[in-house]
Amino acid sequence: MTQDARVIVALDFDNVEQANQLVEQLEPSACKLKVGKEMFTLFGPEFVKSLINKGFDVFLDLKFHDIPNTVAKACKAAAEMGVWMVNVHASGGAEMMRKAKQAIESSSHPQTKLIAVTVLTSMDQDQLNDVVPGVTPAEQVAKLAALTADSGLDGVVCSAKEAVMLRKSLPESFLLVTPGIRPAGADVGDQKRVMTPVDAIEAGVSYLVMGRPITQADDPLATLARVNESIQ
Ligand SMILES: O=c1ccn([C@@H]2O[C@H](COP(=O)(O)O)[C@@H](O)[C@H]2O)c(=O)[nH]1
Repeated sequence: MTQDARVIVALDFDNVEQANQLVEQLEPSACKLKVGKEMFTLFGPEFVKSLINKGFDVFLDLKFHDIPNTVAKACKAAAEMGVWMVNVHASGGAEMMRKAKQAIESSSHPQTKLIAVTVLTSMDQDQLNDVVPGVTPAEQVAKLAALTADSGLDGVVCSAKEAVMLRKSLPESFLLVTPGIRPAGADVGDQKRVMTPVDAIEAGVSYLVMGRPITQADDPLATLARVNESIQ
């Protein structure tokens, strides 16, 4: 069992009973939890607070992207719910990120971590070309991660494939939070830039985000235990 759990289980359910059935089996020492757009839209702050009250560190993955004033207020509201971590899109720019960080620091829960999404792990070179022509995913991640660090945030969401590159230029304390984690042979689904748990940890990531490989497994608890054991 890890002291600071390195696996963040993505609770992507449309049914709160099903989500709670899984949560009841989990221990805060074995994983953190992530609530994203689907569950937050359906079940709101009460669901998030119920997880915090059970002792879990909760990553509220709402990926805010709007004008600085709006994002700052949303981040402050998230922090005041007591979440461990919240995020924005780095492409919202430096002013948006700085104001969001300041808003969290002025909240009643200033320890909430703020990280920024660089390039979604579901995007490969072809998809990135449609929105930012002429750069590779790695180049775009490097640029947005540098902007995020300069803006005073705690880390980024990126693919584990970019971790070795980012660790060369960013401090060890800068968090690399990586979705697109798949045990060898697992279905990748819509993820494009994927890596196994062991390879990701060896590459220097801080936290592994895993949804379907755990939540859709025949035995989610055993799957999580295997992942934790493999990354000890
Ligand atoms: O770049 C990103 C940012 C966020 N996500 C989120 O992580 C999980 C991944 O779930 P899997 O089932 O393990 O694919 C999901 O909640 C995404 O919204 C991401 O995948 N990539």
